[in-house]
Amino acid sequence: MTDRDDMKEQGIAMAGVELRLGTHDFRFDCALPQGRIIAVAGPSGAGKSTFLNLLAGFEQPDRGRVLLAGQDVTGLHPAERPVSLVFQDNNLFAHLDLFTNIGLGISPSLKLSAQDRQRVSEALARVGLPGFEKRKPGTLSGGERQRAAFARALVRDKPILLLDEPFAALDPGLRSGMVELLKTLHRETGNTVLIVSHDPAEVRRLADHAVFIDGGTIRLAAPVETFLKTDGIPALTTFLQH
Ligand SMILES: Nc1ncnc2c1ncn2[C@@H]1O[C@H](COP(=O)(O)OP(=O)(O)OP(=O)(O)O)[C@@H](O)[C@H]1O
Repeated sequence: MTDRDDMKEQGIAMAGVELRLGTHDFRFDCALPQGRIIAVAGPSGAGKSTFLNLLAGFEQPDRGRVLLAGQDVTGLHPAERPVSLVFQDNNLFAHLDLFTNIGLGISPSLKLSAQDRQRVSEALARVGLPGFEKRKPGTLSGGERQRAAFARALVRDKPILLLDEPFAALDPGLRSGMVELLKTLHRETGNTVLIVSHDPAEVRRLADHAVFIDGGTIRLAAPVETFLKTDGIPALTTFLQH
């Protein structure tokens, strides 16, 4: 088995994926390693969220296959995929308290054991929201809501974590705390993390690998040291100078 086959077996892969949305065409081919933190960068409108939506199952390709953690997930519903996600809009249910919102990440029917209930409280504490179980999303700041969404992803405990700029709304202190938390959790779980970032410093601090998307396709997928030194892709040079 080649390395590439191994990546397809275990990590995140797209084979001949094509999608048209309105007038935009997307084509993705990649084989990304398992168990790493992979940054996804690229200019605004490049297709980063679309790439994540194809992995999460919110978009279905017109052609091609999506493979996650050794499984062909093409055509599977988002809930059937081995992923948890934190997107820009954190998708918390406004009428439910945080305990319930996060508990739904473990069991959609809220059948929670005593151990599950403890995991919810621990996840809240880990993201810096201890004792927030009874709070409703509307009573939280934007950054607190985003951290609650992160707690919900933590309790799902899936092999792949997809993060679409999860820390964008946080102030710099909290943001760097969350970056450290993400690194710690990654060390503990060994899961594969894909994180959209607009910040080259964050990519440098956080990621092992990086993917650069421009014009609806992947221009580069490489170990982060190579990514940070790559010349000859003007949009990437612009990104790295920020
Ligand atoms: N459902 C849709 N119908 C038509 N066009 C769409 C649709 N979804 C996305 N697009 C377009 O596809 C392009 C890529 O969008 P996408 O959200 O993937 O970019 P992005 O790289 O995540 O951008 P940003 O960094 O600004 O969030 C954009 O021009 C967007 O307007």
